[in-house]
Amino acid sequence: MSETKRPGAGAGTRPVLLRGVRPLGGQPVDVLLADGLIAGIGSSLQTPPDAELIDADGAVLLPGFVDLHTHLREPGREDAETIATGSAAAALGGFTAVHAMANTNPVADTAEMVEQVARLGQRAGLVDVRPVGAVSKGLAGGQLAEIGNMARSAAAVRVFSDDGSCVSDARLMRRALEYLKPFDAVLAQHAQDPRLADASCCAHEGELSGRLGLAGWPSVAEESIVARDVMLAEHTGSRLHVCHVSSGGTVEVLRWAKARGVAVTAEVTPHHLLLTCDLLSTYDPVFKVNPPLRPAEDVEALRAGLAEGVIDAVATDHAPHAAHDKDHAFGDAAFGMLGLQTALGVVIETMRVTGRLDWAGLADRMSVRPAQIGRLTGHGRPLAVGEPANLTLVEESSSWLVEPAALASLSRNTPFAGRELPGRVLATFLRGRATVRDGALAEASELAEAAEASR
Ligand SMILES: NC(=O)N[C@@H](CC(=O)O)C(=O)O
Ligand SMILES: [Zn+2]
Ligand SMILES: [Zn+2]
Repeated sequence: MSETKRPGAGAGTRPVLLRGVRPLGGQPVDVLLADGLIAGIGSSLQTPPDAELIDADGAVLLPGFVDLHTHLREPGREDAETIATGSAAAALGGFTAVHAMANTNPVADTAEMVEQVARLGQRAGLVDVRPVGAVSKGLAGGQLAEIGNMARSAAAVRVFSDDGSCVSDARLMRRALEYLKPFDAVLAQHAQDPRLADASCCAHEGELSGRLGLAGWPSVAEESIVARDVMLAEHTGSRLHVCHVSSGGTVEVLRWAKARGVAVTAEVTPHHLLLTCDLLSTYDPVFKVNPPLRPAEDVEALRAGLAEGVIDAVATDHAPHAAHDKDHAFGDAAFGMLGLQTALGVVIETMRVTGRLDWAGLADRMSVRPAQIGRLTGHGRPLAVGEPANLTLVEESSSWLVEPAALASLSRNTPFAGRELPGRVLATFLRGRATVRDGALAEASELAEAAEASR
């Protein structure tokens, strides 16, 4: 079920000739996709007679994005999202692979559960859905989940996380790191010391949280867990990944740990790169998220950390919530925001337009490094002949208006509603097959046919 075990995938789909694309924003060339692979790159390619021609007119060709952190809500909360609707949002956002977080109901803490998620992902056929396995049974933080069984299962889990909860017990954290090491897996930590920031804490702790009367979530609740965890990762020699870094202090700890040679990686969300805690003065629950939005100094440190590479990746933490969970007074609303369809636009706005990353840098943080962290061999590959055609095509010069009702997600909780975002995803290709074309999902019938052909 891992994408590497599907040699026939992509075969049987019609070849595609992308005319005049700019790989990583470079000079325009033609790119031929056939049999699931990049079959040719050049200026006067032989076009197979049955090839579909896409006039790309200078659009930027990038490796398909890989999300390390997606909540697809199935099973259990299909009122908020399903694997199919979340996959559609992902493809429209330029993603070709997502990691589905384990905090579903039931929790993804057994081999059977992760295999079911992978199967549903394959059935949707829009992106490679890689299940994340829970670290602890039921995310309860008490006993280890079936880490070995999930890693050895057909789903070949390589990312384990109790996301939504922190693995706060140091002894359990150490055991988990030791246990997943032989599988070359990584522990993705939701860093929140529950003694310093409990479930009622919903606003960055500072002058503003006091004034608004919202319970404070101090940065040190994140920083102290990351500091502890990098020492445990060093001690065990295991891989640690830090989810949704929100504070400048965490960036400092990561820089120090990486300089020491600790096997630690980290992600930042688009919303933490763009939004600040000042938005909470509206009391609009759409801005309630875990960890909370922070002041402008932190946003600046996160952008700098991502540009420097101390933060390795952008991950969406796409967290759909139905209106009946989200539309409450701020203190009572669910934590989380949508992210898949807006991620690219926000990253362009915060990192490209500001000159902090070029297209190769953006591809590195949104595709190459996340694929490496998740040990996904078929994604985040160079744009070269013979590589899997997992690609996205972006029109750099156009922008689009974020309208919640127009998003593919079943939920509407985007904090970017009414914003104009730069960069439009024109097309996304999964093993050479268009999942998105002309900025819209490819026809369902066509997708089913192609999925059938590639089985
Ligand atoms: N980020 C959030 O605010 N919410 C996430 C859980 C999480 O990522 O911690 C969710 O599952 O809704
Ligand atoms: Zn989390
Ligand atoms: Zn999450």
